[in-house]
Amino acid sequence: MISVTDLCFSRQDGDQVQTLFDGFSFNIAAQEQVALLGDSGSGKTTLLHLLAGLLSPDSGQIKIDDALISSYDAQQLAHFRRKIGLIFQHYQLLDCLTVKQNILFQHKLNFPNQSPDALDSLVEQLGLSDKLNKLPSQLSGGEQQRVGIARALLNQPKLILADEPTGNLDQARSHQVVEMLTTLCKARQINLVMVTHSQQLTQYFDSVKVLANGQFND
Ligand SMILES: Nc1ncnc2c1ncn2[C@@H]1O[C@H](COP(=O)(O)OP(=O)(O)OP(=O)(O)O)[C@@H](O)[C@H]1O
Repeated sequence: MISVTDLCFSRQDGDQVQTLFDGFSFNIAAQEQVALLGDSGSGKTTLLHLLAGLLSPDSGQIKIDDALISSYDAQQLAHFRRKIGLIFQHYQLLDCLTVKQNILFQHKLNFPNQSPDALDSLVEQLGLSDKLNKLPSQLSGGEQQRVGIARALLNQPKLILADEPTGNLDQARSHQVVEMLTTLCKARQINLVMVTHSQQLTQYFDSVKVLANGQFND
């Protein structure tokens, strides 16, 4: 569940101050899957970064489940981020590591004493079983993004934030990746917020929110 109240956020743009959000409030229900649309520059990525605790609001409250992250300090935010999954357009895989090592990397950092029970079934569901020993550069774009999804899901997050994860993929691969992502999140009861520019991909989501002038136009 995401609850945002009176969010205000501005950033310095040269000599000027650019106000992106000025009293923005919304709720996203537990397990809801939301497609986030909006014109270029409307603030979609900024909003994801605020929800991920990568940026701090000037004022207002951001609550993710029971965590009031807008009041967290840097250490609390670092701890909080272990509980969410982030997926990016540029897959952000480490090229010197194999697919398996990439999937396990964050899990090892977050949970050094736990073995990742879900690994085998997850890679099978994502069609990656025969790719585990390859390097990311040996995979197609769609396969690389599935590695990013496996990496995000392995930590069993309550929330996944995905920023245009299909931006580099053709239409067929985009549909395949988003269908997999939404199906896996639904089965695991994970809140999903995904930025996309594609109206067609919104069919896989429970709701669509369009960001314009610092508010949702829905
Ligand atoms: N690091 C930064 N420093 C200063 N301004 C920034 C920074 N990042 C983004 N902006 C500005 O903030 C505004 C919102 O950017 P943001 O990336 O959130 O938009 P977006 O809706 O995700 O756009 P797109 O669809 O093009 O990715 C834009 O005007 C952008 O120029």
